[in-house]
Amino acid sequence: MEAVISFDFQNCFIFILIFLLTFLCFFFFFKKPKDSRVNFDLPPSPPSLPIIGHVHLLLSTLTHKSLQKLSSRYGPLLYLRIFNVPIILVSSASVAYEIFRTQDVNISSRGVTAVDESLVFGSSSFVTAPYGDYWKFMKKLTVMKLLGPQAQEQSRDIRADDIKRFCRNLLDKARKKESVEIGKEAMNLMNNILCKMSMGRSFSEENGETEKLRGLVTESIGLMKKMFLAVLLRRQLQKLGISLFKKDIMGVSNKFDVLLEKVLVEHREKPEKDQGTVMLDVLLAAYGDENAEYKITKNHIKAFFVDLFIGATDTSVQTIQWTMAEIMNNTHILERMREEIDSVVGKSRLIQETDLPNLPYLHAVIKEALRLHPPGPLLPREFQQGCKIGGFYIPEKTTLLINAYVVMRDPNVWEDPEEFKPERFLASSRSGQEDERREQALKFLPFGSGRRGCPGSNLAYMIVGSAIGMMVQCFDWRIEGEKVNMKEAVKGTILTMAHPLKLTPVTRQPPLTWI
Ligand code: HEM
Repeated sequence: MEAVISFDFQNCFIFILIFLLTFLCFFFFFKKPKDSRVNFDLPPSPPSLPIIGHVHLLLSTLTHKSLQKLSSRYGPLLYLRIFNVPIILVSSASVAYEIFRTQDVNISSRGVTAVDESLVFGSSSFVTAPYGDYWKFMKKLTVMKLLGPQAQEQSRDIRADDIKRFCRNLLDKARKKESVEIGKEAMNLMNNILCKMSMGRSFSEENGETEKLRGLVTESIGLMKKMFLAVLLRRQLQKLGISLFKKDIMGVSNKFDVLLEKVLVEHREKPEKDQGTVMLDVLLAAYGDENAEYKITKNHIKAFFVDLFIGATDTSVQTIQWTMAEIMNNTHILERMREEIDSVVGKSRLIQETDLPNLPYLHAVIKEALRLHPPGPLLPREFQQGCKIGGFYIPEKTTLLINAYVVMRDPNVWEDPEEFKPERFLASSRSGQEDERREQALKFLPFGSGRRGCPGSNLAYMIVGSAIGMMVQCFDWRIEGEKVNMKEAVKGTILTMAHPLKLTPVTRQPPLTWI
């Protein structure tokens, strides 16, 4: 008898538990968001799967392409849902234009973070900081000092030295008739430049520091999709005490912390004469300034370096790789670039950053590569307040996803959008019309747009411009096969080449005796 009672009690307990769990799941995941009950028209929503909604689309390998298919079928402004979490998907230049023009402040936050205490896009990060006092302070510091004109001038020699080193390395490969993986070479270049510009040092190859840093950046980028999902579901899961992917995220964050703590200690031990010019000095001065508008912490400094390495390296590396790939597939473009460089720079010295303003065609080629292959194809933001877009109502706290990849191939604003035509950027800059330039900026989104747009675009153009300029000026290039395979892949959230670009450099005549 006792056994029967205890059996019934067990069943009853399990039943109550299942009931409670079902109720909680319904409440947190399937209940419609509050605002959708208001009598406003939400944007159209394409068919979705029961319970999970459109989550399968976001988890697909080439998310920007899956979303492109969806928008070409159902329209440029869509209402998607991940369980019951709403997302607004924007896929045309005109809707993106309307949003950036009318809602810039309203969309100047990226939503909650995946894990607050993480150095990787946690609450100390500049990239994920909400639009508020900390972000405003860091933005000012970034634009005026860290990446400002004076800082760029002071760090010019660092970049020139590393471009020369890159060139010598290619010369060595050319002599040995060896091929190079462009992405790997560009990654070394970017890592060296960023380490020296930000910390005044390079990491040592011998004790494996460089490898460790590279590995951490790759690991973080690999985590981006998981982090995006964790961010989307955070408000719901938090109520259940669940923090999605916390272990993975904190694992990388802790490794960054160890590496950066060592950098801070070693920097403090440097003689005073070697301090004062790099980004770390500027950040330490702000940290020690009692009267600063915002009091930053050591964690803010570490998180800023993590932002910098994740935000600046792979994006620039992929731009170098895609640009070279397009040049290899369009030999007439290579010839025109060479003519321009040879006439402006000549054949007796290496191209320099100061030549770049006189090389508009080189600039146009890089812009065209960024248009067709934006390293960050999807731009995530969050609507802070409810608003109206395209006649539809957007509820507050809705995630915004702008498919920059599709906006930059929108046939309504780009002529022959699928073709690689750098000239399109020459025509518009020559017209010099301020309005046209502004409109151009709003449909050309590789660096995002508005106040949360990329503050590193000028630096990126300088590094990518010098690297591509040097490769075109100094070498002929051989590819395996007829054409470069332009198939896409996505690493984390970064758009990359499915088949990494491998080329063999051949020294151009006359020999580069001046390197
Ligand atoms: C070709 C290279 C690069 C590309 C394609 C790129 C692209 C982007 C994009 C798409 C965003 C988001 C913009 C938005 O939401 O509107 C961004 C943000 C950012 N980028 Fe870049 N970036 C590049 C290079 C750099 C460099 C060299 C740096 C710094 C040295 C940098 C630092 C940042 C920072 C700090 C943010 C966050 C800004 C904020 O949230 O206010 N990026 N970048």
